Amino acid sequence: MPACLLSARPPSPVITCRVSLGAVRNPPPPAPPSSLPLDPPAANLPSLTCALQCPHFQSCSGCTHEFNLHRPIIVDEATDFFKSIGLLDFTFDSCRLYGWRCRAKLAVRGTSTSPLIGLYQEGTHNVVDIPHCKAHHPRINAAVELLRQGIKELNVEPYDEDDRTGDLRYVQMAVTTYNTSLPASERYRNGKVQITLVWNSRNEKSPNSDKLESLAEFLWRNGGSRSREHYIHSVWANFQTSTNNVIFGNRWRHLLGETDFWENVGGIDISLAPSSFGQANARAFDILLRKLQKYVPYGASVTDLYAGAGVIGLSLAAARKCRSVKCVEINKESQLSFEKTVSRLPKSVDGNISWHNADNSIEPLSWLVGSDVLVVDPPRKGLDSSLVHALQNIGSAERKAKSLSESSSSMVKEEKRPWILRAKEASVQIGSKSNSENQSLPQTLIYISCGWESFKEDCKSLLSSKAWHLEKAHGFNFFPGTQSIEVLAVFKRGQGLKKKKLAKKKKKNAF
Ligand SMILES: C[S@@+](CC[C@H](N)C(=O)[O-])C[C@H]1O[C@@H](n2cnc3c(N)ncnc32)[C@H](O)[C@@H]1O
Repeated sequence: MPACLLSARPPSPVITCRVSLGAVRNPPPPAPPSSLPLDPPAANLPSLTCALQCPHFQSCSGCTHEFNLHRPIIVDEATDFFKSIGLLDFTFDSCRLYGWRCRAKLAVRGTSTSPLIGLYQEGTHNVVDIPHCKAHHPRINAAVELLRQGIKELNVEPYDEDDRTGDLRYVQMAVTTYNTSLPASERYRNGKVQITLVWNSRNEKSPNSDKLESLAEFLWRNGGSRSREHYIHSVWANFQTSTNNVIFGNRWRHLLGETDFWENVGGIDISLAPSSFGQANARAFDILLRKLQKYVPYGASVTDLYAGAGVIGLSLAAARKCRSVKCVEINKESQLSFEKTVSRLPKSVDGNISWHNADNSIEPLSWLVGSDVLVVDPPRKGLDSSLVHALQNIGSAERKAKSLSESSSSMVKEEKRPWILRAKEASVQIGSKSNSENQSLPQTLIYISCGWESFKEDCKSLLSSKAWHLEKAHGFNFFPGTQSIEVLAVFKRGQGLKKKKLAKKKKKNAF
């Protein structure tokens, strides 16, 4: 994953501003906060009560907007865009406004006596400390302070990008808010943090690995299961020596604490290893999933592209009793999380479920054969152009596939059919194999987007092909303090009744 993810804003002039934490030497380990900042009541939110009021706003690149957190300005633009293409009922759900970020990747720079743990300043590689970040779940802030203390006490050297020296390059903090031994109302604020230390060495046998072990033990001693306040879930290491901007290397090691990290979203328990993609705003994602489920008919066959650990597909398998769910993901590290999540699905889920480690931009149609519903959740840059092209031409592809199967039946060699070749790629199959003789292609496309600009382009491309029309669109406040929203858009095949009626009317008026 590119390091530029650590900076949320486009480049702009450098303002040097580093928040210093004061020069207190070895104070006692910080106690985690016991309460979250309160969100204002959801109804009638006046803009000032929805102000960020964060001391890091000027210097940190994470948030771009201080006011009206409950309704980013981009919602107006989105409403206008959807109106312009004939959709008048775009809705927007606001969720938790503070302490919403349950996943953060932070750079570690500075020196062992004065470490900086935070995000890059806009357009630079200067790291800004953000100890009082309002977006972070408070336990992320507490874990960052504990880490800072460990770095100082154990003389851990933060990474130096110019010299490529030092021990600790980045840290990933992920919070699980799912602890069934607590009443539901207390679970969120009592979340526990899975810490991944991105260590500047090839593996655990490198000369600086003693320090890694000591740092992990320090974190566990002060925040683990035997400490006064247990708020660290586990400590992991990732080994990275590359000179490029990629945050993680390929080698992951569990060091201390629990190995399994569970969360509950979309009605199912999901397992997330530190190496697999996880949504930053877990509660907002839950709201989105519950809305999404309503657009999938019971018993449908679903393909989930850009699937990560298959969270969307598996939540549909459980909620809509899907006949089959096929998940496709390029990151092989997500497979284990997928398998663990499957192990906790309710017994009533008995469809064919599979997860494939593949690049879905190569022969994308081959993944769609036999599915009623296609779900796509691409990275911020949007859909791969080969997939857009395939979706634009889905009608003719379907006709071709049907005529091919009618004319050939047993004559066609299996190997020539791409979906049969595909089944041989690295994959996990639960239940019996799906019926590869079903030649139909999806009638419904559900697009989940975290990149508004790329979504608009993809949406226009799909509509201009006349292969799809837009039926519904919803926005979600996934990233309060920024101008990003998550969009859930439901497309159906063909031009739609409204467009057809309009075309007929125009034709009639022409005579
Ligand atoms: C926004 S995440 C969504 C993950 C998942 N749907 C979830 O909500 O947990 C996008 C995912 O697409 C994957 N990805 C990116 N390009 C891909 C490609 N060409 N083929 C398959 N997966 C891809 C990334 O590795 C990442 O896991």
